[in-house]
Amino acid sequence: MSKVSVSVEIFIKHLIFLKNLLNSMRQVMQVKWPQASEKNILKEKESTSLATKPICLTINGLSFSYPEQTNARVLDDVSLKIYENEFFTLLGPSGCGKTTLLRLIAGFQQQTAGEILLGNHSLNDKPPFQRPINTVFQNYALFPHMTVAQNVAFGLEMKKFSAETIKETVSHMLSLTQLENEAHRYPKELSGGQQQRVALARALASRPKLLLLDEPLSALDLKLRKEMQRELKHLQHETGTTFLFVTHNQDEALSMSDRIGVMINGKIQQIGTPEEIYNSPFNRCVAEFIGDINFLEGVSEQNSIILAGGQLLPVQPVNDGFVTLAFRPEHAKLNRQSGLLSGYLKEIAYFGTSTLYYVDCEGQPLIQVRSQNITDECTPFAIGEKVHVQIPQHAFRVLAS
Ligand SMILES: Nc1ncnc2c1ncn2[C@@H]1O[C@H](COP(=O)(O)OP(=O)(O)OP(=O)(O)O)[C@@H](O)[C@H]1O
Repeated sequence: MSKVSVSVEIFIKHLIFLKNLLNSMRQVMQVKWPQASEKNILKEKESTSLATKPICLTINGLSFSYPEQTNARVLDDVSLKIYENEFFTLLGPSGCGKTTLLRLIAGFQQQTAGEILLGNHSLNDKPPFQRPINTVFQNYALFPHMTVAQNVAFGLEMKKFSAETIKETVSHMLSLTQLENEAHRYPKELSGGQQQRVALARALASRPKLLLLDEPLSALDLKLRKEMQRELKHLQHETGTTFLFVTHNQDEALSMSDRIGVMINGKIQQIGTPEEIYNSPFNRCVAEFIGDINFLEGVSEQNSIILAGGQLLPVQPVNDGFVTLAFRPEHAKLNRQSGLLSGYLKEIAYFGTSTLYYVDCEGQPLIQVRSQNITDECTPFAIGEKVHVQIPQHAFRVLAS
C-alpha cells in the first residue's frame, strides 16, 4: 500500500471516530433548545390576545435628529403600539432617546419623519396644549407659590371646569394620593415622596388619555422609591389611565410594567412582557441590558455548537459560523463533581439573599453563578478552588447577533 493511501485511511478512521464521539455526546447531553418557531408562536399568541384591545397610542416610523446633530439620528424609525389602560415602560440606557420620544409625543418637539396617533387621530399638527396628554417630570415641576390643592386644581382651572367639579376632583385626587392632610401646604414644606405625589395628582386630575412619566422616581431614595412604585401601580389601576413610563432602571421596569419596550441607540430592540424580555431576550444588546447574564461563544458545526473551550453542545444553531449562547447566573449551579464547564473560582460576592460566584473557565469570559443563600447544604466554596458549572438545558438561549 502506498504512503498516500495509508494516510487517507488513517484520516477516514479519525473522521469515523469523531462522528461516533459526537453522536454519543449528543445522546448523553440530550439538550433541547428553543427553536425559532417557538418564538414565533409566542409572538403570535401575544398579538392575538392584544389584537382585541383598543389602542391608545400608535407610533409609526418615527425618526428625529436635533438640528445641531444632523448626522446622528436620536430616534431611528421607532414604531410601537400602546393599548388602553396599559402600563407600558420604555427602558433603555442613559442617552438612548427616551426623553426625546416623550417630548415628541407631548408635542414639545416635532419629528423629522413618521407619525403619532392617539386613538385614531393624528397628533402631527397638534400643539402640546391640544393633546390630551400630561407629563410628570423627573424634577416634579410644581408651582412653588401655590399650595398642594392649588397645584392639583391648576389644570382643571385652565380648562374652565366648574368650581364644584374642581373641588370634587381635587378632593378625590388628594385622597387617592394620600395627601388630604397636606392640601394647604406649599411644595417646599413637603418631602420628595410627597412632592412626587402632588405631581401625579396634578397630572391625573384632568383625566388625560395618556400620562407620560419621565423617570419620576429617580430622585427618591431606594426605600421610598419602592413604596412609590407600588403606589404608582395602584394609581394607574384606580384611575384606568394609560401610562407611558420611562426609566433606565431594569428592576423598576420588570416589576411595574404590563409590557416593556427596550430602546438602545434610538432604536426599539424588543417589545414584550417583563417575562418575555427577561427570559427570551431577542439579541445580545437586550440580554446585556436586562439583568446579569453569561455569554458563551461558539462555532456552529452541523447540528451542534462547539464552545471556545472545546465542549460540544448538541444544539441546532440558528446560523452558520460564530454563535452566541446566553444563560442567567441563577440558572447555573456550582458543583465539585461534574458540569458542562469547569474552571477555578476567581471571586465571591455576598449579597445577603444570594451569593454571586465568578468562575474562570478556560476559553470563556468569567462565568457568573448566583446561588440563593437558603441552606448550608455543602461546604462553602473557596477562591482558587476547582469547580464545575452545571447548566440545565432550558437555561440556554441562542441569540441573534
Ligand atoms: N436639546 C438637545 N440638543 C441636542 N442634543 C440633545 C438635546 N437633548 C438631548 N440631546 C441628545 O440626544 C440624545 C438622547 O437624549 P435623551 O435625553 O432623549 O436620552 P435619554 O434616554 O432620555 O437619557 P437619560 O436617561 O439620561 O435622560 C443624547 O445623545 C443627548 O445628548
